[in-house]
Amino acid sequence: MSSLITAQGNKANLNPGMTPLVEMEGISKIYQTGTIALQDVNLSIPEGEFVSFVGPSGCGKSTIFRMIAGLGDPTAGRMRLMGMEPAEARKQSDISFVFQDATLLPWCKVIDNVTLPMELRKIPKKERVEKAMHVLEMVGLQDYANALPRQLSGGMKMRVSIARALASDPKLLLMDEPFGALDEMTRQTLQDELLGIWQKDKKMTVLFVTHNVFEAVYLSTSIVVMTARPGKIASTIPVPVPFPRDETFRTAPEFSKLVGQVSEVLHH
Ligand SMILES: Nc1ncnc2c1ncn2[C@@H]1O[C@H](COP(=O)(O)OP(=O)(O)OP(=O)(O)O)[C@@H](O)[C@H]1O
Repeated sequence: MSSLITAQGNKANLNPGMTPLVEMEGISKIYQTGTIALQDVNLSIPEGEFVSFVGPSGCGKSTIFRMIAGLGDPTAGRMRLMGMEPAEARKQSDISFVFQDATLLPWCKVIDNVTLPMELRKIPKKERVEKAMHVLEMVGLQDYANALPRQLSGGMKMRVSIARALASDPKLLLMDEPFGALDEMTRQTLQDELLGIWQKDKKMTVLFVTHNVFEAVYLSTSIVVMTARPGKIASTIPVPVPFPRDETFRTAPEFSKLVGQVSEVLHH
């Protein structure tokens, strides 16, 4: 069975005949240890969506993300990114990754952490500094460009990590539990900031792993609910609520209903 996510993001995905950004057909992954992490995953994600993945620990969410990012191949099945072989797509277009841990180099200033990937891609200094300042401004950290990571709070470190990911203008942003280690207030602020950035960018697609069903409902255009290992897709649930979303959505009956719907599939 194919889990087709239909365009919800009410921004760039307005072209219904468009090639999906991510397509997975019959994807399975068996690690060398014999662990069957994924079994027959079929998924089609249009451009411009914000799709969250929820599921029990060990159901293969990170495995899917790593394969999309090119850090490991499926054992079986076919994956296409932007209609191309994944390796080709990765050469032509940027895919950025944000992890739960901000993974900043502690001895490098904020600006140097943000410019480092651009430096590795041999982008001229002037251009990378300009770009870094632009993305730092997007996450509200323009005044901290010369600070060291240890001088920042957890939320600020995560903002730097997001800025670094945005600096390459990714077509696809993979976020693996980025807000998992943050307190609830910071988490909600960053959720709003992320949605603001996603909405401004006409084309960026975000795939987001979270254990938090509330977070998944608040952020997403669709939610992929996975089963326990071996991971399969239990259901894809659309969140047909327009953007921008704000506090009124968090307290709306519709929100509770969607949370209930996802939780029911998750705990079935
Ligand atoms: N490199 C590896 N070698 C062997 N087994 C692995 C490897 N990476 C992951 N696994 C196993 O594959 C399964 C899926 O792992 P994965 O990290 O993708 O799950 P997850 O859904 O992201 O989990 P969590 O929510 O706890 O982060 C787990 O049983 C894990 O132990």
